[in-house]
Amino acid sequence: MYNKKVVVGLSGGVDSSTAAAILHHQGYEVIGLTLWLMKGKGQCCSEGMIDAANICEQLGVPHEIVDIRELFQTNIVDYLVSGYSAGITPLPCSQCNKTVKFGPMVQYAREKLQCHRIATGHYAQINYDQVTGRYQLLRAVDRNKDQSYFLYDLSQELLAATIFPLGKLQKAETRRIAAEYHLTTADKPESQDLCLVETNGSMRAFLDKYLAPKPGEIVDTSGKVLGHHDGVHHYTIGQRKGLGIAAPEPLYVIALDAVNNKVVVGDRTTATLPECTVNQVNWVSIAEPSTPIQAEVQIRYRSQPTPVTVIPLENSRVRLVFAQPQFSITPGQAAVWYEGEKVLGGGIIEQFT
Ligand SMILES: Nc1ncnc2c1ncn2[C@@H]1O[C@H](COP(=O)(O)OP(=O)(O)OP(=O)(O)O)[C@@H](O)[C@H]1O
Repeated sequence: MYNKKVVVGLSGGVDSSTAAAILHHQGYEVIGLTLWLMKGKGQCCSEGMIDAANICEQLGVPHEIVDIRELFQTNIVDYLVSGYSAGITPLPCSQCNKTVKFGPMVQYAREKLQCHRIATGHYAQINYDQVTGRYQLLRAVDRNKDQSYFLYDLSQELLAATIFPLGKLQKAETRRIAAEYHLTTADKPESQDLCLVETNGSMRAFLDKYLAPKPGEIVDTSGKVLGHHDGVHHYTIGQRKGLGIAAPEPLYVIALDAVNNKVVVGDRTTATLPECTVNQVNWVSIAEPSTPIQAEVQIRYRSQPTPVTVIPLENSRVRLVFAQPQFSITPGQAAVWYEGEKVLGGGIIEQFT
């Protein structure tokens, strides 16, 4: 008889398959759950659902499919399209984790399956701190696969309900375990970083399906016209390639002025800033502090953690003051600050005024 029940989010990839197999072999009563996110073929769509069903059949566990395509369209696709057209570079993954994956999965598990735990194949760790009574979010042991940056926005309630069976594993160990259990997904290639974009496609091609070209000027900081663009949504802060401007020094996008339909460029120094403001902050491993704290921040998924002073402001905002000015701070992306392996908090980089 099982005494532990868990709903495992199955995308049809090797990571979630292995997470399910590990829990199954540990004696959990596993229920596989695949969220149907998008129309068409692809990782989280028809192919993924079939692979996930095969894994459940192999493990001899039930498989549920929940159709949340409308929610995904509103919370992710529309959010991306409106963000890009407003001159920001939104980060879909943390938004997706909170509002599309973890929230609906926990709710479905509780209401429909009378189950209070979920698990995913994310590479990150959760630790309950007895002293503060908070659930802490930690980096994965495999630093190369670490996904804690994308999970900073999970609430205490969601962290309390979640298990990450792969948090202590190296990716190579996951593959080895998948092969040991003869999982049908053991040799499946890695999924793409951006699941929305079709194989070999680009963000540009994805956006072009929704946004018409909107030609405008490329200007320098004094307003001098240096060239032309076909829509601010095709650009991101820090971008150097594809500007089509011949200049003695390399030029970078330093601002996207969607209101006036202008792309502003400058040299590397003008694209480097000492501070920025972050909103929609979620404090994870610690409660919101009342005074500034020292931490290390990542302003992009793959950026190096860098020393920062985090100054709490009102209305879930903070000011980040970097020890060293940072290149290409991008409104819409997440800034996530850590103490060692621990995610202290994170939020969305605000547009500069
Ligand atoms: N459509 C989905 N339905 C249910 N759970 C999902 C879905 N997509 C992703 N997940 C869960 O979120 C985890 C992380 O998703 P991500 O897109 O980062 O995939 P991944 O790291 O390549 O993992 P995998 O190899 O399992 O696809 C997955 O391991 C899975 O548990």
